[in-house]
Amino acid sequence: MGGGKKAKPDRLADFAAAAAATLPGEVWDYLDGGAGAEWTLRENTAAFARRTLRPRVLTDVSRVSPATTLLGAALPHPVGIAPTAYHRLVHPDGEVATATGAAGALHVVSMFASTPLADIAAAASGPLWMQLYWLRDRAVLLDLVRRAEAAGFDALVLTVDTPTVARRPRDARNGFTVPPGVAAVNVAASVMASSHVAQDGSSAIERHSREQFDQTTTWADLAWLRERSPLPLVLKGILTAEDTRLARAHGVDAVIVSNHGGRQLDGAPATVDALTEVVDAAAGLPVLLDGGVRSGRDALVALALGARAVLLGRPVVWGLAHAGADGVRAVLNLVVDELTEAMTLTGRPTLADLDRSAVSGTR
Ligand SMILES: Cc1cc2nc3c(=O)[nH]c(=O)nc-3n(C[C@H](O)[C@H](O)[C@H](O)COP(=O)(O)O)c2cc1C
Ligand SMILES: CC(C)CC(=O)C(=O)O
Repeated sequence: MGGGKKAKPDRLADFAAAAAATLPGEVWDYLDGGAGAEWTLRENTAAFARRTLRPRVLTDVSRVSPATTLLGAALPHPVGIAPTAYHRLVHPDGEVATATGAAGALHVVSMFASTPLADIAAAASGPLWMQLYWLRDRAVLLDLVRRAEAAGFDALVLTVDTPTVARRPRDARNGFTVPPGVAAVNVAASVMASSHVAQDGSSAIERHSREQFDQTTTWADLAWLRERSPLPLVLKGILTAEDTRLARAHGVDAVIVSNHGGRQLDGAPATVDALTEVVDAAAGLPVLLDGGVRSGRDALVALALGARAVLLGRPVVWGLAHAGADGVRAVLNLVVDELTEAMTLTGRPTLADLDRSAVSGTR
């Protein structure tokens, strides 16, 4: 940038810088921050940077396509949107703008979306998956599932790495609270009330989760959800072969390798480092990945190691903060263009041509 002119962002880091410069400090900290010492947060991106690519040559790359399918739906590319809460914190049109900007990409909508599911669905042109936290109040949880079904959502995504929101030092220091003009409008207001109550030196979303999330949930409870909804069930927050085998045994339809963007267990491995263990145990069950994907090159690494799709968390919110739907579209286009170029230059014209031989260890 520089020269006094506001340059068009052409790397994800530019979108981050623009969001950091414009968002209120406590909103930026909520978005950017992680749990504990933020080691896992840093490791997510560092682990991608340690991988190198192994290009093959003379493979006819005149026609390169990142198109794919997932849970029976055709996707123009394997770069989707991870569920992140409260998009109206950064843009007045919130998740409706995100859905417009998704432009056919897979969009996982947070349980704590700040616009109505029906409005999000009306703006969407690709698959919509509904993310859930297991609430103590199962009637409220079921009500949300019914709203998602009525709005035409395609799958349920149960986040399993958050029995409670972890201590995030930046949010605690800022006394982070969901401001009154922004709310999780798809969940009964009584259940969300404490997320709006400020208390010095403590995060309202952490306190809220301790009060409302069900920490007793086990694998056996998945049957309760399955019996009540015909939608495919995806588990988000799997990092081990053991839990992948349990997911298969319980009839789950897909898993997402995730450490919640370094916001839950600090000390958990980078997602790209956990990926192969999960893919091997998944034995054909679709595996997605989120956490630290910051370029098409990172996406290519994850896809080569066996992910069927990658999801972007923070970068989508940077784009939304910067320019609403256009910003979300620009972020996705940037990563997809980089992925397509990386496929061309590694000599892998389709995702089916990508396997582990495209990636080598550490540098
Ligand atoms: C601001 C923010 C809010 C989030 N909210 C949710 C949420 O409501 N539900 C959920 O399952 N994950 C949530 N996540 C985690 C993301 O789905 C995802 O796992 C993570 O952001 C991926 O890492 P990345 O940000 O490095 O791409 C949130 C992450 C951020 C940064
Ligand atoms: C409101 C929070 C529980 C959303 C979340 O998952 C996060 O901030 O990481």
